[in-house]
Amino acid sequence: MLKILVYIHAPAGTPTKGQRELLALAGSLGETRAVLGAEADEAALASLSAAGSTGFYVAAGGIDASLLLTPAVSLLEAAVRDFEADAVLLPNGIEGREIAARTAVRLDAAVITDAIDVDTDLTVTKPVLAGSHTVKAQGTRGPVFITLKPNSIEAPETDAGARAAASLHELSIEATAPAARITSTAPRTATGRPELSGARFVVAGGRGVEGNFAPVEDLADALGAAVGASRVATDAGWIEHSAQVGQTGVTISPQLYISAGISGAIQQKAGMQGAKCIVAINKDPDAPVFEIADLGIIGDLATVLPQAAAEIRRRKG
Ligand SMILES: Cc1cc2nc3c(=O)[nH]c(=O)nc-3n(C[C@H](O)[C@H](O)[C@H](O)COP(=O)(O)OP(=O)(O)OC[C@H]3O[C@@H](n4cnc5c(N)ncnc54)[C@H](O)[C@@H]3O)c2cc1C
Repeated sequence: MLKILVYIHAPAGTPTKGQRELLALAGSLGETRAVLGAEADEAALASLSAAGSTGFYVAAGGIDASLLLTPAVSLLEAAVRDFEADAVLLPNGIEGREIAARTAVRLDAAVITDAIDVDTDLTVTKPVLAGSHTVKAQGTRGPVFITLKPNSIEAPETDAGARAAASLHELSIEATAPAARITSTAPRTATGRPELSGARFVVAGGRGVEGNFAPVEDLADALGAAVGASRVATDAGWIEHSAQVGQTGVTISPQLYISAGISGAIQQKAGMQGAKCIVAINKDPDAPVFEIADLGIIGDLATVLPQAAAEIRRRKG
């Protein structure tokens, strides 16, 4: 039976959808243990074991988050050695990919990013070239580190009451002298919206919003969606850079991507082409975005977005 580790960066009382997807995929491949990148309370352990983890790796003495990702890399390295893991699944975000890469270098192992599926022989399926091709890949020397795109796997809701017995393994990690240390942190102002990289629904605006993101944000709130943007919009300072979707921004694969006032340049497509359903609103019928849209609306976003938001609210009652 394969041995699969899942890296959980921030365990919480209820696992996130992304964490449940990682655990569901791992459970379909073999025996699953979770490596915890931060302290977890009893509730978090219960819900993670209900989601499929049969064991946990934690750092003896905890993880010093001011040392950036270095302690997590050391913990994951120690866990891979202890468990003799065949594969490690991590989220496809910035932290997941960095931890995968750094740990794999230490272990002289393979890394495959942007996965959307993994077979029982550890063949990984991933989109490449802005989603225009699908590739199957395998690590040539194990363990293979695989970062999984969100919304790729069906992950059922879990009931923490269904917790199975799970072993707890405390590992000592070496003290490191990092080149950098975090000296202070300030939380971003909470918008109440889902986080862009894992969101099921995304409404994105581009140059066509002409500096006014209010209609985009209003439709996002009506849908419970995250807000995204083209590079033109983020470069203009109309919205924060973290909202940028594309080659030099976030790559996302939501169920629904609503593109408003975005032309659909190749660098924008690179970040959103993996969406299950693309709705494009543009007043230019020849805009390239219509080539990949499932539904195209030729119109002024200032008219279409408020109408859509009003109709969604009416149907929701
Ligand atoms: C190396 C490199 C990396 C890049 N990385 C990225 C990236 O990560 N993400 C990204 O997005 N771009 C990226 N770009 C930029 C990219 O090439 C495009 O310039 C950018 O995506 C265009 O943004 P836009 O569609 O908002 O603007 P435009 O291309 O100017 O398009 C605006 C669109 O809005 C429509 N419009 C205008 N007014 C309205 C209205 N009232 N209602 C409806 N439609 C309207 C217009 O018809 C037009 O189609 C990158 C470029 C380079 C060179």
